[in-house]
Amino acid sequence: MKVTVVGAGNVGASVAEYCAMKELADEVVLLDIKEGFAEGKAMDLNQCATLNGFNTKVVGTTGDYSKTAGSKVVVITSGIPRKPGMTREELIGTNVGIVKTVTENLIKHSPDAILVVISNPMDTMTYLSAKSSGLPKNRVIGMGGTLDSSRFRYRLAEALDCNPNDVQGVVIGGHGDTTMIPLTRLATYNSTPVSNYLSEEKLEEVAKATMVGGATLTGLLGTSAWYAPGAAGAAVVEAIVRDQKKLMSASVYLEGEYGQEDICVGVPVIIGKDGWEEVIDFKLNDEEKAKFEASAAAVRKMNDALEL
Ligand SMILES: NC(=O)C1=CN([C@@H]2O[C@H](COP(=O)(O)OP(=O)(O)OC[C@H]3O[C@@H](n4cnc5c(N)ncnc54)[C@H](O)[C@@H]3O)[C@@H](O)[C@H]2O)C=CC1
Ligand SMILES: O=C([O-])CC(=O)C(=O)O
Repeated sequence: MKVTVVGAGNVGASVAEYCAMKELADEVVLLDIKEGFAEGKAMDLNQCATLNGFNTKVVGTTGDYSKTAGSKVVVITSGIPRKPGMTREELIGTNVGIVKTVTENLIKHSPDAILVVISNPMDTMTYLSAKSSGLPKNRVIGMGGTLDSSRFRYRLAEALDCNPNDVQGVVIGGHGDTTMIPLTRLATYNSTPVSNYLSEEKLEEVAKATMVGGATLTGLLGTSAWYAPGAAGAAVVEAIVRDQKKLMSASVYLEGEYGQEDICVGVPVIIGKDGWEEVIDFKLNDEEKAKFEASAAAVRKMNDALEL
């Protein structure tokens, strides 16, 4: 079984590394446009096999899509990342052309693949991939909420001074600094509401830190993050290839769910071998519903920039 990752940069190489480490496929193909770059990353990763004890072969290619043929999952990370002070939305001008072309090339060679879109602005790029691939809606998944939820759990664990794995929390809405919605009311620590332990002010602080999680890292690193984005991308791949039926937050094409139509935006879904299988209704309260509506409106405005 083959998994392809397009873009062998920071995020793509990290997705490929986690996929190999977890042996999620027999073969991981890394494709980039920069001459020799994907080949180099693949060789470097293959030289980790005996050190890290995996038997997944990584293949690098400069733009040869025939090597991606027959992939079960393809992950799109190609495109420019933001620099400090920028928003993800500012990347649209460059990334729209890249994501559209890459999607079309991938589908030609892997018509049965499930697409996982990571390039930013992610919700709009997912919508673009869904439209330009013509794939059934369940086979296009935008990865943002899985990362945002892991950052939310990290921030909650930091505030609670506990093991992050004992904390549950989900972020829905757009994958943007102002559009994310950390669902504080529903977050739990070992099955008890986090509000039992943290004040309203502290929870507000946690939510704010979660929303600007990507911007904070971009400020520190000079480019955007890759370890957690790569791990989150690989977690989505794992849910598919291992048919985990896992509840994850992901940007998917909505047809009435959460009151939205003809848009890709982050909602809780079950992910398994067929892609996203079902949207789960979290029964938002009025305040959360209003936030979700505003978030979707902002994503929709960005989608208006697409020429479809
Ligand atoms: N959805 C999410 O949660 C996250 C999204 N991102 C986004 O992922 C994207 C990639 O970020 P990084 O890996 O840090 O950037 P990067 O610059 O390290 O890597 C991007 C790679 O894409 C390649 N590329 C450009 N055009 C291509 C094409 N037409 N075909 C194949 N490859 C092409 C470049 O040569 C480069 O190697 C950015 O748009 C970034 O904003 C990053 C982190 C999290
Ligand atoms: O912050 C960025 O631009 C990259 C990204 O989407 C993230 O790390 O959440």
